[in-house]
Amino acid sequence: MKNNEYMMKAEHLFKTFPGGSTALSDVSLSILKGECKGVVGESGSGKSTLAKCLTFIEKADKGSIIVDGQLINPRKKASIAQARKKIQVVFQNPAASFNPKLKMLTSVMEPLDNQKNEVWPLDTSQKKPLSRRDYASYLFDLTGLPARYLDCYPHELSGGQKQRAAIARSISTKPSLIILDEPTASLDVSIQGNVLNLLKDLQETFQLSYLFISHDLAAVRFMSDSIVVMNKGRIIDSFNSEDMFSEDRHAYTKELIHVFEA
Ligand SMILES: Nc1ncnc2c1ncn2[C@@H]1O[C@H](COP(=O)(O)OP(=O)(O)OP(=O)(O)O)[C@@H](O)[C@H]1O
Repeated sequence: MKNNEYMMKAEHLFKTFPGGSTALSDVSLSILKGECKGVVGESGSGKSTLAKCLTFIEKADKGSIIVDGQLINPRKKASIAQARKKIQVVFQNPAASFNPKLKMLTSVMEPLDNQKNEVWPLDTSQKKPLSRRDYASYLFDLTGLPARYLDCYPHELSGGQKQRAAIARSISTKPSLIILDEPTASLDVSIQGNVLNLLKDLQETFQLSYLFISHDLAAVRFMSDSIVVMNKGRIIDSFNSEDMFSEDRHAYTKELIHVFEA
């Protein structure tokens, strides 16, 4: 489900790393509420840098980012904190996203514990707040994980289960936008589809917006309403998913498709 309101609007982003590597060059991109925007491009094209700038992990050298109607000032901690409440990130490697010394319960609840809010279920079906543990069980249930894994350490879960737990953690704060940076790349091919289906279900249930970054053009097409193609730090093509194979595509996009299909 999507409407015509912007969840995020980034304009004219530039980012050059010390040492001269230009990762983003005049990148503008918008994500509608409830939309999944796909980002494709070969290695080094700037996809992860874009994700980091949109989540304020990296600061863009120039450009503006509007989150849910509010212009974010990257120099003000309060402004960034306000944006971060609405945005979560799921990274490629679920093993690296959990502290090996912490049980899953602690890790999954970490973003919420930092916010110190009462815990209400995402679907507001309950009349009173849940206990911390019940909320974590509820999040695990939403992502298809048995609650007993809350008492496990990350190494006791498979890669796919860890990525489900990372997704559970990402929705814990009731974000409006989730940045998915290659969320299935490190997973067995046999379970990639399950995780994509889970993401689609959650998007529909909670009207989430996604920025979905992937090398996997089939996954991007499956997930996304619209797609941008990056090359050398620039967006060089932008289209609705159903037009991926249209003759109008940029030569570089056609080449990416050709390489992917080979
Ligand atoms: N911290 C950094 N310091 C210096 N250069 C960096 C840094 N992070 C990224 N770069 C450079 O910026 C460019 C874009 O990198 P980025 O990781 O955003 O690409 P990517 O499209 O996400 O690649 P991949 O698909 O391999 O993850 C590359 O030239 C990279 O070497």
